[in-house]
Amino acid sequence: MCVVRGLTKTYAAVRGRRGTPGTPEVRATDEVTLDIRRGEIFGLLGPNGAGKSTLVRQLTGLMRPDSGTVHILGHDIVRHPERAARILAYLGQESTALDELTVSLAVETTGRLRGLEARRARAETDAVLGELGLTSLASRALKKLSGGQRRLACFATALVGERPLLVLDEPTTGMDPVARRAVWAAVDRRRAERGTTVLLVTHNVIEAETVLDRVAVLDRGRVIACDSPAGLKERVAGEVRVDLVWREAAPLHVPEVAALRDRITESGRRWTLRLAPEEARAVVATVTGGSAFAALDDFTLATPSLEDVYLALGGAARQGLVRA
Ligand SMILES: Nc1ncnc2c1ncn2[C@@H]1O[C@H](COP(=O)(O)OP(=O)(O)OP(=O)(O)O)[C@@H](O)[C@H]1O
Repeated sequence: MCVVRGLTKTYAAVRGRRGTPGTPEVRATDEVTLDIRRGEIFGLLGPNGAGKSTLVRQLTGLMRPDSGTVHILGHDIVRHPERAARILAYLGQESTALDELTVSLAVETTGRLRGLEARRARAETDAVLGELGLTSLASRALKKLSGGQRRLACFATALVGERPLLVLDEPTTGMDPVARRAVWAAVDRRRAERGTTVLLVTHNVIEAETVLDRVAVLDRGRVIACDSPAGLKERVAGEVRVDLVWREAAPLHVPEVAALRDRITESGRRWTLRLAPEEARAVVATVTGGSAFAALDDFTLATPSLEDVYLALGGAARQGLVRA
């Protein structure tokens, strides 16, 4: 469905002016190669600045790569970027140019721009707004909605006109749980009923884990891993996550606790450790017995989640340990 080969884009260095420092050149995507199958919900994960949006803009024909190719349903998108609009719907991060319109007019206008005749565009608009629970907001201007409501309305514009590929950049940002569910249900329905393919950019790893078929992890412009969530999790299968929440400060007077200090990720009163199962057992024995226990508020042991994989891969990439 979508075949990407060697996609590379470098943003040029900018010289600083009047004492302000310039910016060095950035290779935002670096030889990215991907194959996305029809009907797949494919995720792009990666830290801020990893190159996700730059990659997506090249896939959607909005930005020309320096080198590499993109073929979607057999169309060469680098040579013919104008064809992208017929094949895919893109929900970007930025607010829409349709901000002045009401919700229903924004969706209907998008449908018309995608070639639907007037009656069909109106019917699809009504159906999509109903499906997403937006009917009561239909006559409100987009710019007068809350952030989450506006995001949902923009998502509605992505659905109208039934494009075979949906490219969604952080679609659920700012949405409440009801709206988020409506988004994932709508995505699932289209995949099941029409074989729609979805390329999803996200930071929300926990949410992503439940909807994605495969994930590419991007770091500094490179794909450092590409697999199913389960396949990625196997890479850290030997590890267990231990979360320790202290009542106040950690009891550093206990030598076994103090010894853990350089292996933890700390967030407020919470310590998170990734350990081999036998080490995890020893840590739990230490903190649930003796004087450390009095300082402990809560603890959990868990098998790795996609978030752990993401953190493990990201950390390894930062230390130069992982190469695609
Ligand atoms: N117009 C631009 N000019 C110069 N550098 C840019 C430009 N846009 C992005 N960059 C740089 O390219 C790299 C990739 O940026 P990009 O926006 O693609 O990352 P991202 O993974 O989408 O990040 P985020 O998760 O924060 O949205 C970053 O280092 C960024 O600073």
